[in-house]
Amino acid sequence: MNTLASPRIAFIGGGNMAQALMTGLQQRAFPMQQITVIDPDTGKHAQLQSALGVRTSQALSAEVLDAEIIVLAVKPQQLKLVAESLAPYLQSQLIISVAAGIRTSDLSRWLNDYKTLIRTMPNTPAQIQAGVTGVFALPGVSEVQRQLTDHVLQAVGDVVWLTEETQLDAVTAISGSGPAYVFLLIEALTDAGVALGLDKSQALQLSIATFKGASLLAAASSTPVATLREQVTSKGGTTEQGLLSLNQHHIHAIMQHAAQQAANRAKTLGDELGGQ
Ligand SMILES: NC(=O)C1=CN([C@@H]2O[C@H](COP(=O)(O)OP(=O)(O)OC[C@H]3O[C@@H](n4cnc5c(N)ncnc54)[C@H](OP(=O)(O)O)[C@@H]3O)[C@@H](O)[C@H]2O)C=CC1
Ligand SMILES: O=C(O)[C@@H]1CCC=N1
Repeated sequence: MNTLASPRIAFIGGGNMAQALMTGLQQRAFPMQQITVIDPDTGKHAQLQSALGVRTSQALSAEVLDAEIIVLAVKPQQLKLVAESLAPYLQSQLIISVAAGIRTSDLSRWLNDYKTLIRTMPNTPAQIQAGVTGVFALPGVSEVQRQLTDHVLQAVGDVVWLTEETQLDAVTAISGSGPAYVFLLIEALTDAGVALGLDKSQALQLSIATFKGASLLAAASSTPVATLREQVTSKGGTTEQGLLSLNQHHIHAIMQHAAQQAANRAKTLGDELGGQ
């Protein structure tokens, strides 16, 4: 089997983000029997096996960790313990962490100074191949391993390689957490539609279609986003009034503050958990 096309992957942690990545890979016809999920919660195993066609294991072992890639997909608070139990099994596997905040220097130390390490920040739209992942690699990662990572992550969306690890906290605040901001805005626009007399289902359909259409247009068009906004805003029309209200309520400051708070939390997670 071609290793670049279908590496063996071990996911440690089979929760939301791991499932989003695996669902995205499944949709791209990735050979799912190449994937093993290690998660102590055996209640999840049957569903992971039947829905995704992956193998499952309750615990780490040399057999399940005999893989080209090991993805660390546990919560940041669980990572130190997991990394320390993983360290004795490491030979040449590429470690990819998706954990928010945790720096490669700390993770590497917990892994007994292992340097074949990539830190990423994906997002859940990966499950429909519409994800975006920020990636930072340590110098110890080979060119072939970088290509392998790029290949796997490209299968579930866009990939942005970073030269500074600190940029990952910003990526976390923008695109890692970002889908939740967008879902909240969809909920808010839907509620506004209901307040104006629409059925909930109609308001939801209109809101989702609007976010989808505007995002697709912004992605497909070479026209600047600000110009696309102006093209909706007829002089003396309706949009002008809606935008006026959003600006009077400081929409830019609201988004900036939200992203800053998320980035601060990523840094705090790194400081507090990394110091262990
Ligand atoms: N959700 C998201 O949108 C994103 C999440 N991330 C990152 O992904 C990571 C996982 O987040 P998320 O998927 O949301 O969290 P979840 O809690 O959904 O998933 C974590 C999984 O790991 C399991 N787990 C706990 N301890 C161990 C262990 N010792 N060995 C193996 N598995 C274990 C948990 O089981 P149990 O529930 O029983 O504890 C759970 O199934 C985090 O570090 C987060 O920062 C990154 C980008 C986006
Ligand atoms: O909320 C979190 O901490 C994770 C990281 C980015 C998205 N979810």
